[in-house]
Amino acid sequence: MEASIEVRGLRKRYGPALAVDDLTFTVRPGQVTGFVGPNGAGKSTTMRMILGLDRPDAGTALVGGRPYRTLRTPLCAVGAMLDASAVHPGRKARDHLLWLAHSNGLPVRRVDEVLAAVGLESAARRRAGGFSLGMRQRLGIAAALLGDPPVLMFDEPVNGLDPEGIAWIRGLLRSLAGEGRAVLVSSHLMGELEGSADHLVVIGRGRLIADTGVRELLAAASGDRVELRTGRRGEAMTVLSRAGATVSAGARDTLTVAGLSAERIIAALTGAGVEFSGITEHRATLEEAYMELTRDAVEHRAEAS
Ligand SMILES: Nc1ncnc2c1ncn2[C@@H]1O[C@H](COP(=O)(O)OP(=O)(O)OP(=O)(O)O)[C@@H](O)[C@H]1O
Repeated sequence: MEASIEVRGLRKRYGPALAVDDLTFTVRPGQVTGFVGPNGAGKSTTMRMILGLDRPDAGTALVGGRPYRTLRTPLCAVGAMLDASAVHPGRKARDHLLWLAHSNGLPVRRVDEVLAAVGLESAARRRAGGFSLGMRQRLGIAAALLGDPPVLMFDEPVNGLDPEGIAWIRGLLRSLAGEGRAVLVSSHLMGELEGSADHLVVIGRGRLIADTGVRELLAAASGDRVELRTGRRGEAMTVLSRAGATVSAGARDTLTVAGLSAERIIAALTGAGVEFSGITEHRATLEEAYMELTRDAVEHRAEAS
């Protein structure tokens, strides 16, 4: 089966509110696609429609080229963790997975494999009700992996986790994509996806704001800005402006230079005998890129209201 999710013109209304509004995007194999937007943007609603848990008012969502409801062995086509607390608290971890495996015709062997994959072997015979949030997330992920599916979806998997848990999930997402799977992971905090997402689908109020590669987004947000320090800021600004750069003064003795490469800045300042240090090419963080990306949408909303 093809490892992909295709969402086309998806729309969902709850009463007067449009939760998802004409949404179109594709989740490709071999990539972690971050699904980002503020609380209430429509991420969970979209994921529920992909899994056939909610019926769209318009549009289609296909998993591996087929609607979820037509999949013969859904757990082998797409694994999902939408809500880590959706496990009966009285049920032991291994029994929960055994029941899932049995009802989907999967071998017992898979249960022990996924318990090992998420590091829950030693807690396998403990009741889920006594699990920490991090352990519940791991159990939810184990259930998603049970059918060895080519497509995976996780709704806010790192929400509330400690740094160790976040690092573990990041590594897992990367390795799942590295195996060629299509991975969709939602978050309302862009920074959470730093280091794990290859691609981003950004939504706001149910509508698509951006569908972009992380590398392209960061390159665009970083611009060609270079930062440096000099005790002779006035002279440096004159020299660099003459060389065609746009220069702005930052805190203390720093300058931000746009429009000239680091090599040409070094040549210009050295040629003019202006001393400088700490020259670095500016790299935007994902959070900064996100702010820039959503600024237009926010301004547009402010104007409209
Ligand atoms: N079952 C429902 N009945 C009524 N309104 C709903 C229902 N589910 C979602 N909504 C509304 O649809 C909008 C989108 O909600 P959704 O949960 O999909 O957003 P989200 O991006 O996942 O947010 P969060 O990050 O808070 O989980 C919200 O305004 C929400 O109140």
